[in-house]
Parts: sequence; structure tokens; C-alpha cells
Amino acid sequence: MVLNPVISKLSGKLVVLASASPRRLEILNNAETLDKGLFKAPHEYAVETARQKALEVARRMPFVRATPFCMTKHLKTPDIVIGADTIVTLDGMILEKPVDKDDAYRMLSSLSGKEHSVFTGVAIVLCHEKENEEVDYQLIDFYEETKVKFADLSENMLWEYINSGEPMDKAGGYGIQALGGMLVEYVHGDFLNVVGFPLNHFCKQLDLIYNSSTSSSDQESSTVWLSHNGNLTQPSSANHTHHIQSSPSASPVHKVKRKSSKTELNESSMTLVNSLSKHTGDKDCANTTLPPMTSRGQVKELKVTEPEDGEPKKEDLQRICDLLDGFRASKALFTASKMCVFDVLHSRPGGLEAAQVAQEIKASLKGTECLLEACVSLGLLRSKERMYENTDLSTRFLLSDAPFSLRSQILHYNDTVWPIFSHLESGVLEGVSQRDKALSQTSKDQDTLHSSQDSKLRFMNAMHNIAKVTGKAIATAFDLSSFRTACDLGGCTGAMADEFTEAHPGLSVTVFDLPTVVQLREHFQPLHTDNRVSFVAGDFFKDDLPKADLYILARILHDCSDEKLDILLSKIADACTPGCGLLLSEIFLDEDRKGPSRGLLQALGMGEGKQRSATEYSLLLKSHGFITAHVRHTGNLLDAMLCIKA
Ligand SMILES: C[S@@+](CC[C@H](N)C(=O)[O-])C[C@H]1O[C@@H](n2cnc3c(N)ncnc32)[C@H](O)[C@@H]1O
Repeated sequence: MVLNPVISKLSGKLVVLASASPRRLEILNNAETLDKGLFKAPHEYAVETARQKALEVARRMPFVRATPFCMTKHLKTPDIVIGADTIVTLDGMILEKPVDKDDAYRMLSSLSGKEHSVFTGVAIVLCHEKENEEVDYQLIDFYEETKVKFADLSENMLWEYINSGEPMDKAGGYGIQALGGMLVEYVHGDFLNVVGFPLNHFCKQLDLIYNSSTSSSDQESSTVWLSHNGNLTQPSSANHTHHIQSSPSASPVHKVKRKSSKTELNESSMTLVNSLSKHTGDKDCANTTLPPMTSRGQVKELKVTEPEDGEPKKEDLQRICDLLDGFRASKALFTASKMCVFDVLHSRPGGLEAAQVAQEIKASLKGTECLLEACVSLGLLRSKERMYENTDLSTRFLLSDAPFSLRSQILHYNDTVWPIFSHLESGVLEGVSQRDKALSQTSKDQDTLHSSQDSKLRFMNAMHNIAKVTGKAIATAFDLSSFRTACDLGGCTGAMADEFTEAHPGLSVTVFDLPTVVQLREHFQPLHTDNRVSFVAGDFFKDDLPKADLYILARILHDCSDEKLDILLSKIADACTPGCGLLLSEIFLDEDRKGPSRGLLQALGMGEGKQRSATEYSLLLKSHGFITAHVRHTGNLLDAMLCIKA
């Protein structure tokens, strides 16, 4: 669009930048309590935060004017209040301001060598003072995205920048306008947006507000009219004018107008309602069930609110009941998988009745009906006119031969993890693994040779499943083009090695695992037949390791005590020459050890190892001469870290 003069339109107007107001701290505190899980896309979070900043200030301004002790020079209601919030996102995850140097390290190393997005959400509140001293607010918001790519950052570079102190108060841990500029390879889009304010987009917006008679249908922004105190309820009518119900302190009824499509209107207003209801505690406002997990799988600590009638809230009870019933749901999944319910249903397009399923799985009709109905309630099956069939979720992950099948992993959970967890109380009391105790009963009843072979194959199948699901994300997490040979220590069936050779045509991988495992690997189909994956049997604590440029340790170290880890890392360090790589893949605990719960629940199994954060791994590796080059939170089940031998 052609940009017309706009700044002159502001002359004589009182413009307030919300973030610069004396109430900034409180506003930011309020804004920072926003639950990111509520937002479908990161930019929505930035826009919402900007709205809250602007609205808070706009709503307080007339109040400030009435305060006798306030030293304000502006006794007038502002004409415009502007709020802005900038966030950095990587692979859909919002990176906030680092809490400490380790956090800054985690953030900056995750940005290293990658393109990320910087979003600034901007909210413009136009205040229209009426004759009766009431104020109407018109809210216009928009966002701007800029793509930024970081260069590959060496360890020294990262720490030099972190030690400058600059990252600490900056979203994403860097400031492009200062020292942080040296980290940046390119910027696609508005540079000032990365600095914190998309001036060009803002001017275009002012142009639309003050100069243009252009229809608003082509605007990306949204406009909402608010009541005096900014309260509104969920829109209830289909046209574009919605009545809002005021809270007790608000003036009776105001109108909300928005020049946009109906669907957008509902979505936008809902977000605003949700956020405002947080501030006002207005229980008539729209309520959504919050997802209890963060994007990294940490269960959120949600406040329990006691309604006035003293009754517990439905959502609070639901959260406790979900935990109570969690084991029932797991066991229903295990049983349906073990009894091949999903495979049976897949073999009959159009579905089966409960009696037919019962016949196929050789089970009672009553038991089968209960199992099928429970699976429907868990979203694993769907039913229509008494016929049952798989949902997309079970077709993708629960069939025995699906490319991303997790069935063997489920059977491993049923036959190994479940018995261990049924001894959890003893495990916690004694602080040692209950594995032998839990599994001795099962093996007592069976022929020892066969049972040990069966359980080994079951374990290998489970590892194979997970490697197929996670392998590609790990193999492609870093640029490995400088490595020619790799050794996957504890590489099991070779499924992970297959993903590495698939992703890196110049790479050959030797899988190193215990002799019994290497013997049994013939039960597993290799992905390729071009001989770039070979197998060597041995014990990585005792035997010489095959020579390689890159060592891979996937899901090995969490099972090692600090002493064993020390032995293994010393052996790898001895085998490495400077420049060799070590690629580690594990669940990295958050630095505050509050999540992800998958990692912490795994630790509860009380094996001899322990779960560690990326920084803990990084320090352990550093003590063996490996410098962390990159850390990736892949968003898949496992995270990854690439270290280089100094
Ligand atoms: C948890 S599994 C991980 C498998 C594979 N790395 C993956 O991520 O899919 C651990 C693997 O380490 C192997 N392993 C355990 N101790 C070993 C040792 N001392 N020497 C060699 N391999 C070992 C096991 O046989 C098993 O295959």
C-alpha cells in the first residue's frame, strides 16, 4: 500500500506507550501470567500481551487523573495508548527472557545455525472521551514477523556473549541492535521489528486509521470497541455488533464493534475475554479447559480456585481424576494392543461388532465390550451403529506394522515397566530398582532360556519402535556433513543408524552393542541394503571401541550412574582425536528440573542412572574434553546435543 503522512496526525494528541508507563512492572507481571498454551500460534500470544499492556494503561489513565498525589503532568485522558510485545520463536516454541546464564546458553545454542522468527504484537487503543466523562476505547491490533538466522556459534562465542550480560533482559537472549548483532547471519523482514517495534507496519496502521477511507476488509488487524473498563463477554449475536455485559463496577451496557469477518470476530473476542477474565476473575466469562502440559511436557501448576459456594471446581476435580485414572487408561491401551484389537479391526474395513471382535481375540463378550467402549472414550477407537473401527491415531501408532508403530514399546511397558511401577512404593523406600523383584515372578513360570530370549527381543522391538519414531529428528538435528564414519554405541537393532545413513549419504555407521543383541539383530529388517551400516559386538565399558569421526550415544547415558558415565566418556574421549564429534540424544530435563514429566517419571523407575539437564550433560562432557556445539530440543520424544572434542 502507498504510505501517506501519518506522524503529523499525531501532533497535539497525547500518545502513551504502555511499556514505558510507571505501572510497567505491574502490567508486565500481569501480562506474563498469560498461559501460552491457550494460544494457537505464538503471534497470538504476543498480540494478546500487547493488548493487555495497552488496555491496562488505558483503563488506569482516567483514574490517574483523579489521584491527588500523582505527579502527572497529563491530566487529560490519552488519545492513544500503544502496547507492544516482542517474542522469539523457534520451531513453534516461545523463547522468553533467560532466567540465568545457563538458560541463556540453552536458548542461544538452540538458535545457533538456525532460522527463527521474531514476532511483535502491537495494540493501539484509541480513547474517545465522551461528554459525560465516560471513555470509549477502540482497540486495533496487528503483528509483524521477521525471520532471523544465526550463524553457527562456537562455544567460546556463546559464552563471550553471555558473559557480556546483554542476553539477560532480552527475549530469546539477544539484542540485535547491540552486541547481539554479531550473531546474526541474515534478517528477512523489518529490522526494527526485531529491535522491538515494527515502525513501518505501525505507520501503515495509523494511515488506515487517520487517512484512509479504505474498507477495512483488507486489513490484517482487528478492531474492537470496549467498555469503559475494558470488560466484555463472549459475543452472542451473529451480526457484527455485540452487546457486552459489564462487571459490577462498569457502566451498564456498551457496544463492541469490529470490522472483520464473523469467525475472526469470535476468535479474537474470545481471546480477549479469556485474558480479561483472568484479571477480573469474572466467572461469567467464557472458560476453556486449559491444557495441563507446557510444550516441553511439564505439567503446569494451575491455581485451584474455590468458588463462592465452597464446592470444588469441576476442572480441579477433573485434574485429580485424570491422575487417578491414568493407570486404568494405560492398562486399557496395553491390553487392547496386546490382544491385537487394533490389528483385528484394521483387517476388516468398515469395522466389526463387539461380538466379532470378541471372537477374533478369543475373549468374553462382556469383557470385550467394556474394553472397546473404554478405547472409544480414550479416542483410540470410534463406534457407529454398534460397529467399532480404529481412529487415525491408532492407525498411525498402534498397528503392528505401521511405519511409526509403538506397539512393541507398549508391550514393553506392559510386561516390564508396569511390573516395576507396581513395586514403586518399595522402590521409593529403598531407593533402588525393583526390576529384578518385579520381573522374577514372570520369568519363574517360564522356560528360562526362552523367556530371556523373548524378553530380549521384546526389549529390542521396543527400542526399534522408538528409534524409528525419533531417529530422523535426531539424525537431521545438526549438519554432520564433515563426518564420514560414525559409531552408534548401544545402537541395538541399527534402526537409528539407518536414519543417519538415510539423512547423510556420505556417512557409514558401525553399530556397537552387546553380543546377545548383535546376534538377535537378524530379526529386524534393515531400512537399506547398501552396506553402510555394519555391526560389531562388544561391551562399551570394557572393550576397545571401533574407530570413528562421530560417536552416537542415544538413550544410553540416562541409564548410567555418574561412575559408569565417567568410564564410558573416558573411553570415548580416548578413542577421539580433536575435531571428532559426540552426538548425545536423551530427554533433557529443564534446568529447574520441573519437567518434562516423561523424563522425571522415567527416573522414578529407579534404575541405576539418572535424568540430567542439557547443562548437566554439557558439563560432564566438558570434563572429558568435549565442547558443546549445539543443543536441540527436537520437539520429538528425544532432544539432542552435538559436542566436539577439543
Ligand atoms: C536404551 S537402549 C538404546 C538403543 C538405541 N541407542 C536407541 O536409542 O534406540 C540401550 C542399548 O545399549 C546397549 N548396551 C547396554 N549396555 C551395553 C554395553 N555395556 N555395551 C554395549 N552396549 C550396551 C543395550 O543392549 C541396548 O541396545
